[in-house]
Amino acid sequence: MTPDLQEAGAALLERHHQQPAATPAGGASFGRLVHASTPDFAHGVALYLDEISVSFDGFKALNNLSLAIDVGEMRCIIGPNGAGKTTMMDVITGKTRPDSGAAHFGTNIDLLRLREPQIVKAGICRKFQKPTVYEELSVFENLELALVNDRGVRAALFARLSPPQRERIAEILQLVHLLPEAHRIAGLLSHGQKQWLEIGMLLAQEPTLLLLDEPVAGMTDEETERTAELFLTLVGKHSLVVVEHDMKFVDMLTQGHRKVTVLHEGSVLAEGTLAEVQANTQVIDVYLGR
Ligand SMILES: Nc1ncnc2c1ncn2[C@@H]1O[C@H](COP(=O)(O)OP(=O)(O)OP(=O)(O)O)[C@@H](O)[C@H]1O
Repeated sequence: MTPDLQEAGAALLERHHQQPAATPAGGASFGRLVHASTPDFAHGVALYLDEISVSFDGFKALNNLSLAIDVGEMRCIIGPNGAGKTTMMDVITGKTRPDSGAAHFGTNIDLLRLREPQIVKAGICRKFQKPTVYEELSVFENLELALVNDRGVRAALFARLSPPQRERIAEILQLVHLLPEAHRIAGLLSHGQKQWLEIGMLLAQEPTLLLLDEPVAGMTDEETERTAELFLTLVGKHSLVVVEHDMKFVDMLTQGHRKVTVLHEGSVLAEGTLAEVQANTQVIDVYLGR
């Protein structure tokens, strides 16, 4: 979540305390996200990492890591603890600067030249493992805040939702299985529902690329299945990079044909379908062999 969104959340929370009965009403025009730089996807590649290396006190967390994610693709990234998955996400989102290598979003956006908020504006959103929603606001208000955030904090606080914006929130509520919970306080949702709400909040920002870090950790089997269904509906409309340890979930997402990337010691060890990488002897040695 961006500092802007956090600030807006705190202020909206304050407003919520002062006017508990207040509900958003129609009026303002629909404000679509205007990106500072628009990525060019003419070549069909959403994200391209080229020989990225990151060292921490001489230890190479990423070691000449190269990876390409296509537009609309869902890619699962697996690998043992310490393989470099989080560091890779940190490089893509601008949290960590690599020592060497290149990272491009589309053909034209050099991610290594942008700061974290600019990368979000360009269309890359990240979901961390732990859900971060505004617990004291309703599900609807959480989505409202995420939707109007692009207008800036002041505008978000005083904005009134237009009919298309209300429709968009309804669509997202439906997509993330939270329509019946729209007016429930987010703090009362189950862990899985909070995760879905946060995913909905990211979708409200219309990202091109979604980075999801262990999205089903702590979910029930049923919630895990519904999350897989949700992600499958996003394929084609967004590119998704899913870092995951749960092989059952990876199997649900890849459906026997999508590519899985195995990271080990900061590099790509293997790529292929889940069955292919599970049969790879190097992968078995470092990770899956138990
Ligand atoms: N800020 C840091 N300072 C020092 N070492 C770090 C730092 N961040 C990561 N590392 C080290 O870099 C390596 C890669 O870590 P990273 O968190 O990227 O792995 P991971 O694949 O995400 O692991 P996990 O599955 O356990 O989350 C690890 O050995 C880790 O200890």
